[in-house]
Amino acid sequence: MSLVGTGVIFGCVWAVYWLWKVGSREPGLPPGPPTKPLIGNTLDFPTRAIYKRFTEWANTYGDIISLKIGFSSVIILSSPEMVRELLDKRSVTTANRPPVHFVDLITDDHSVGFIDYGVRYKNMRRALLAILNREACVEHLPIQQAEASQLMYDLLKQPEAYFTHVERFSVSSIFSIIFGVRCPRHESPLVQTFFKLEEEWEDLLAPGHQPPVDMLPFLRYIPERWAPWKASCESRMQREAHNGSFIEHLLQEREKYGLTRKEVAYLGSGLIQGGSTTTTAFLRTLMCCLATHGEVQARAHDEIDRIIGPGRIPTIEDVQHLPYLQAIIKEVHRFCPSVPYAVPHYSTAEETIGGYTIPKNSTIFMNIYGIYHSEIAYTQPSEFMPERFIQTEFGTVAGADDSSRRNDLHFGAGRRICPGMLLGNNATTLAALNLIWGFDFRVAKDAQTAREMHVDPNTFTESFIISCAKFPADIRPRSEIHSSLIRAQYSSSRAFFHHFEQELSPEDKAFVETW
Ligand code: HEM
Repeated sequence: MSLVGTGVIFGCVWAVYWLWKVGSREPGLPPGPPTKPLIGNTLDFPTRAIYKRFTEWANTYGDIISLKIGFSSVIILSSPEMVRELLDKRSVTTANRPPVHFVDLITDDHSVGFIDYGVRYKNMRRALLAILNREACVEHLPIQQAEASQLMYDLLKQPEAYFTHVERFSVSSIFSIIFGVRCPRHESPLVQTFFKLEEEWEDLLAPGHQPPVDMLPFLRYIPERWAPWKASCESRMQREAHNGSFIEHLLQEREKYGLTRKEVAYLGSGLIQGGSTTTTAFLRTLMCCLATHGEVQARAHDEIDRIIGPGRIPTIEDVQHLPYLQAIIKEVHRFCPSVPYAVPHYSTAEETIGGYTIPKNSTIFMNIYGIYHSEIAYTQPSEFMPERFIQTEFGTVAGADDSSRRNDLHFGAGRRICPGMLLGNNATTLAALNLIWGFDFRVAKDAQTAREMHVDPNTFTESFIISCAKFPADIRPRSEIHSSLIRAQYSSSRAFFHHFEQELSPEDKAFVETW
């Protein structure tokens, strides 16, 4: 055989071998579901309820698993130890975000939640912490308290619209804090525009819902007619989806923070996005869990009645005296963590952990849902049982190794941990406290059988942010004394709200006059 012929055969064998290797798990990677040549685990990647599949895989393959998506490695961490080792301790090399090209297209690479961990990110983070640090969050409390008073008032007047009242509460609180404009009703143009965009955005964010442009980078070069998602991203850019409004403090100080005007505007929208859907999800889950767990609600009412009573609206200072309420809040985060697999991190250097090699450029998911639903760490993890947090600090079984556990794992890890943690905690705690103080949550009765309808609190929504699904609710004030206090409190909040109502639409202005 000629030299050329030998070369061709050798080349073919090598090409077949190389193609066969693409998609297979390299030695040293953590275990995971079997791969297929070329595509690896691409077809295994779920399109809905991703956190459930991650958790099934964790039960089969362990606390750290890997997937192969084309050439890339995906790592899924399902224990506090693994999170601590890889995301907390080695946060310098695991603080990046995976390339998500459609996000770059939509935001012109300005989204604080998705930009690379570099100088621009650090400037943004420094600016964020200036308005989200402990002292600043204390200053935001009057807004949150006033908005919580409208939340109670809304529920009093229109209990059947509970699902949207909590959304209004969350958006209005955060808009007031960030942009100085509030949203007095769910139909406010600001709320409607925001949620329309947010819905589309979240749909795009759920892995599997988007085309695999990021996992298989060559797809970026597919001609336009075969890639309608690219066109839709570009149309978002043209629509100027983010309103470009300003954050007064940041605009004044932007040179100190090294930010451009555009970065300030995007920071504002990043905060609204990060803060509103998560708080809404928490409150929806809380209401469903209270309605379906009468004994939990009765115990919480009993505690609140003993410590506060019906004669005054509670404030955040009361929470330290309410251990059962604190346990309920922790259990809501555990039972249905709003961001079940966090926002993926991305490694910028090879790391070794538990004897495995994590290659540079790996996408790393923190399986928060899986960690909080471990059969080993928790008794009956799928049950809503706040008592577990009375029995042990982390709600885990007696004798569990909690040395790596934190009660704020649902806020993420490492250098990308949620910067809005304190503000978010204040919003959820204040709202939970006020709602439980003032109302009785039940599942509505069937008109024909007069029996409570069946509601399974384990039925969660399935997007990037999750909560208990909407349920037929019967929400009533606990007494006439509670009702009149709620009305009085809302009335006295009106003067405070006025500062944030200067730029309302005529329809919103008319609404606040009559509501
Ligand atoms: C119950 C409330 C909240 C929960 C459960 C929550 C959860 C999370 C999680 C899991 C992450 C990803 C962290 C990681 O990558 O490791 C995150 C990121 C983020 N959150 Fe929150 N969050 C909440 C409230 C808020 C609030 C109130 C704000 C703003 C005011 C906010 C702003 C952000 C931002 C900007 C990021 C991106 C950070 C980055 O990429 O560096 N969040 N959040």
